[in-house]
Amino acid sequence: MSENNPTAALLRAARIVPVLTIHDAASAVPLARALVAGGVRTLEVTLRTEAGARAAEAILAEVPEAVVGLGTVLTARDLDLARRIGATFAFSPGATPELLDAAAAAGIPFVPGIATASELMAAMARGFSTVKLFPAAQLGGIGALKALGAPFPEARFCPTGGIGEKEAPDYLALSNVVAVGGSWLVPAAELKAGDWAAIEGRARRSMASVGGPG
Ligand SMILES: O=C[C@H](O)COP(=O)(O)O
Ligand SMILES: CC(=O)C(=O)O
Repeated sequence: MSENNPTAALLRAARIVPVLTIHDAASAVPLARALVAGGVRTLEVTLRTEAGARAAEAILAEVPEAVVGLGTVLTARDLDLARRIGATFAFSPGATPELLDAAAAAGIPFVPGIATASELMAAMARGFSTVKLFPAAQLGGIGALKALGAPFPEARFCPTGGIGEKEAPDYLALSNVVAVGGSWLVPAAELKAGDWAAIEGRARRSMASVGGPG
């Protein structure tokens, strides 16, 4: 299915979006290179750590093949940070009315998180029809996405939370799922050890299991 919504198109091209929690900004560039080498180019660098924004900036500066977004964007200030560092998109696990208003004005693709039909309606009312279902598996996973698809056929989802290599293909088989997100691509121990070969291998295997990038 082709997309005329640029945010949905960006995610459909990505297929798999690793959710990255980086504690040491020095590991950001080799990590991004390993993921890109494994065919996973679209990266969500979360603001959950002190190093998050610096890590994203380093990847933006040194890994031009990567498509870099900021994640865990919780406030208008976080969104402004994403815009200022030149991130391609921003993700939130949820949304507030203030954040949705700021995002509508910010001019950067923004993917709000939703967990209920009412939250999806609030996002769509402000023009955000591409959303993150979070935490996806805990909310009912594939069954929840099918159920939401009936009243909201125009909504597109990037389910995140509780998804791994084994589940990703089944999620991506749904017509309203444009990409899946998750932390499974970068186990904390491998990141800490700098095991780039293991991270590259898992990225390659995961991408192959979903038929490659969109
Ligand atoms: O904190 C949760 C991550 O954003 C995604 O969830 P996950 O670790 O289950 O993949
Ligand atoms: C989970 C998520 O979407 C985030 O932290 O941005």
